[in-house]
Amino acid sequence: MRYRPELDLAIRNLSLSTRRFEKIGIVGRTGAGKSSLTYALMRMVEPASGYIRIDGVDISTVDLQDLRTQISVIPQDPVLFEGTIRDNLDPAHEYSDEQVWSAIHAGQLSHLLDTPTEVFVSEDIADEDTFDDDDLDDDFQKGPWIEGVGLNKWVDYGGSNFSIGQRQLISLCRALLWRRKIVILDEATASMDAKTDGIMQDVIRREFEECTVLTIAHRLNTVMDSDRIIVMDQGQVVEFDTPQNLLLNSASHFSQLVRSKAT
Ligand SMILES: Nc1ncnc2c1ncn2[C@@H]1O[C@H](COP(=O)(O)OP(=O)(O)OP(=O)(O)O)[C@@H](O)[C@H]1O
Repeated sequence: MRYRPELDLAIRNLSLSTRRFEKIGIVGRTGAGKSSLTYALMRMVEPASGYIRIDGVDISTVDLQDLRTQISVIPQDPVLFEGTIRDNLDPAHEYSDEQVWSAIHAGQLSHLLDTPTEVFVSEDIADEDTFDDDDLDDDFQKGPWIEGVGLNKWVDYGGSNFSIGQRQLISLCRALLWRRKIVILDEATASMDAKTDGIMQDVIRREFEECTVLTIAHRLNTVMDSDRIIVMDQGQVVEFDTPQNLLLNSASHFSQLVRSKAT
């Protein structure tokens, strides 16, 4: 796989298959190709040659929309949109309030929704036909302020009223609600402290038991209890085995990574 015709391959000679519901950790130094692997899976970049299959079906033959509804990604820096928490978790309004709350509780997000965000709602602005730029100052003086809590907790543009760690939690809750068959965590807990990261790993293991989970992590503890670990180096998979087997071999790339993180 390459990003542009004139560039070198970002991933090469890759051949592996994962089992149903397997929990896979993906590690490797910066630029090794970990994220590129997930872009290929989402068909954000098409393979230069070869194929990727999900449940035996070559993904290049699958409608892009259908492909992406099989996969949830919890990215490193999730971007949220302006609206309520509910809108952010369930943009298509496909789920009941009960289901949304259940995902919020499973993702341990509820404590973030207790404190209200003050939201300005202007009656004139809400009615676009009568909205006039010149009225803006007046509107801001007149308009009522409402306080959003719970599902109505307000999310500012880009999610700027939440920290990156909190945005990752919201993104996790979204994935918990959607329950897609493949979940990709791309450094998803990187901005959380080690304790919260540990709690989140438990949530992920328990709640995504019936999903295939691919976890990209710099923090090796995050992937230590994966079923198997992919070690990438310069665009290639150099190791793919259980963490126990990789650690048994002190010369493995994985053991070297563990030693380099410990120093
Ligand atoms: N959008 C892009 N355009 C061109 N080259 C890219 C692009 N994204 C990544 N690359 C290149 O592809 C290679 C693999 O990058 P990738 O981001 O997949 O690595 P990574 O292991 O995820 O790194 P990191 O841990 O820093 O996120 C690198 O050489 C990188 O420079």
